[in-house]
Amino acid sequence: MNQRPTLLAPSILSADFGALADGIREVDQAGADWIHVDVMDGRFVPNITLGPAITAAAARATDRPLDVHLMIESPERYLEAFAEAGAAVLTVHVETCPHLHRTVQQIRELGVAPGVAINPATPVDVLRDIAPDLDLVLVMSVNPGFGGQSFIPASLDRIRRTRDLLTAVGSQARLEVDGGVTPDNAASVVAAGADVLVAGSAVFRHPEGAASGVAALRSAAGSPHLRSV
Ligand SMILES: O=C(CO)[C@H](O)[C@H](O)COP(=O)(O)O
Ligand SMILES: [Fe+2]
Repeated sequence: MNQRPTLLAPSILSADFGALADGIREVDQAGADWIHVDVMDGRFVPNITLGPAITAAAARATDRPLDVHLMIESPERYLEAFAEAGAAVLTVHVETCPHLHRTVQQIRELGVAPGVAINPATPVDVLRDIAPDLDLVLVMSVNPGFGGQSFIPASLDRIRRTRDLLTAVGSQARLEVDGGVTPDNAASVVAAGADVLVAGSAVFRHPEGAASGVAALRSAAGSPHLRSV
């Protein structure tokens, strides 16, 4: 069982890009632990979002760690640019990396924490040999590409099996869950073994504002406001 405090990482994918710095400052002040930055290329996923320049702008708005989720083909071409932009965590998808070990090493050599993400249909066991080299594994609980999708129920079992795998190989990597996380399912996601929750629409589309979204998730996840990293 995971004993670490659960971190909350609001995804700016659902923020108002016209007032991005304000949105980031709001969730920062509300107690967000990390800021999750979704990078999409229109190839690996159907949507196109943002690149290093907007990531650097996000970094100027907060001193919270930037958790950069690369949903792009050939991510090794852009690691340096995102490291320079201020990424604290760089997560690549296993489905985009034929030379995953090399890519993870490149991230580490840039002084950034490496993460690896898996899509909902990718077998959890693909993480087994790389997990000891990682600071983060990301289990997608929707098919990547868009915010506002519904949590895929089978993800809970995948989170449990990923937690078991991390324990079995002695990895200290955090287990992040991304996609459709809401106050209704946050406690189950944490109970299954997650220790980082990403949430876009549940935070930035909360009817009473993003700060209320952070508070609702924090309360549902059973994690008091702890600035633990
Ligand atoms: O990586 C992502 C989508 O590919 C996003 O981080 C994720 O979807 C967050 O948005 P929401 O909480 O609205 O599902
Ligand atoms: Fe994401």
